[in-house]
Amino acid sequence: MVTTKTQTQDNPIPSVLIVGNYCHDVLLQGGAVVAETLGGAASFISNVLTGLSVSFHLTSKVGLDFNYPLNHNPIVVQTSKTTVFHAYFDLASSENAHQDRVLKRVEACDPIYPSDLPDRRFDFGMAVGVGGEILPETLEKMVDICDVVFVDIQALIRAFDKNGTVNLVGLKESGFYHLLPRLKFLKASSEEALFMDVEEVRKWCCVVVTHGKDGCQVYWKDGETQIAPFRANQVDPTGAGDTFLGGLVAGLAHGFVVPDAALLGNFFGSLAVAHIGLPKFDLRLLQRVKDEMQRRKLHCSCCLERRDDGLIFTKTSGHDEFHASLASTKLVSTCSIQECQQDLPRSPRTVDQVILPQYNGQPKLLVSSVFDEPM
Ligand SMILES: Nc1ncnc2c1ncn2[C@@H]1O[C@H](COP(=O)(O)OP(=O)(O)OP(=O)(O)O)[C@@H](O)[C@H]1O
Ligand SMILES: O[C@H]1[C@H](O)[C@@H](O)[C@H](O)[C@@H](O)[C@H]1O
Repeated sequence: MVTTKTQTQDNPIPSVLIVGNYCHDVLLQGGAVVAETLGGAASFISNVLTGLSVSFHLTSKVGLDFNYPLNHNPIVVQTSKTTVFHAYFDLASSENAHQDRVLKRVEACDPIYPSDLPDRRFDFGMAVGVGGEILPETLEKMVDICDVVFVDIQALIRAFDKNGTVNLVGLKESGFYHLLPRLKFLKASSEEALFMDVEEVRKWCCVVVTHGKDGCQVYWKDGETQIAPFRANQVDPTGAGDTFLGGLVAGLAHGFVVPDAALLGNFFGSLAVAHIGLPKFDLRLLQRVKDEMQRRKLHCSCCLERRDDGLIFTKTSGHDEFHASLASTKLVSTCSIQECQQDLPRSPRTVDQVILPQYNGQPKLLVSSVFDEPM
């Protein structure tokens, strides 16, 4: 268990603070809009935490034009519009060849100020901005009020040109570098990792680099480990990194060692890419995942010596079996959903006709996640 200062016997799941704006995502291809969805790392992460019964407080801002009803009400700013991103899936150029899509921020909601954060302590804090809304002073307040802080590097290194196109700046030049020693986890995609010196940063905090269909790599001060992926039928990469981070943090909140939590991250990341926009998890699948998590916890509880901060970075026995059991939850869920689907009338899905490019350059038809490929 990641034991933190505020954790008690009655409240074994850590309290989590999520900070980052919701946004509207518009996916475009060939000049046409192919989907409009709720976006923002905060929405993808809260989706996973809710699914895995981890409660959280969310600080997020939107405008009056915000389109989606939510349980965790964001702060509505009367004078600002909701952040909007346009994702162009066919605008790759030699300048941004490392990216899978060109992103433009076409509206930006207000920043999140330190005074917007609640006046109480949290075990975990997640800085997960998408449109530059997290300021250095906001992150500073987060490290003051949260015992363990997780940061998605996209919250720190995005810069926007006059057309709103997202560019990345070096972490050293971001204005956040001085706070690294006070963070516990920094997550970056392989594209974003090019904008930092992993060897230097890992001396201060754990760095998790995600590699799309190849899973992720965890680097800490004196070691590193690779975490195996899960197979998926990718239709839209949006939110994979966010959903991964949700799985990682939910795993740590449930008391898992870092490699097992990262495995949960990979698992949820693989579910996310099989959906357009925010994935709606099948309840039976979630129950099976929770059952497997419970089994894994029982297996681990007797054999661990924790560091002072409660974190264990090395793989423990049974890690590979945990991977196999999580993979099998997909298999069962896929079968049962497909059986159910046969009983339902098929409504037309316009997005079925759309093709988005994949990481490997192979276009695939967009389909719903119920057609996930089992391991
Ligand atoms: N095609 C895929 N198949 C299986 N798992 C995937 C795939 N793509 C992503 N994932 C999972 O999701 C995680 C995050 O994906 P990725 O590295 O693409 O993040 P990202 O680039 O930050 O995503 P995004 O910016 O689109 O939210 C990966 O580490 C992996 O576990
Ligand atoms: O909704 C998405 C998502 O949160 C991504 O992580 C982010 O990169 C995009 O900017 C955003 O539009």
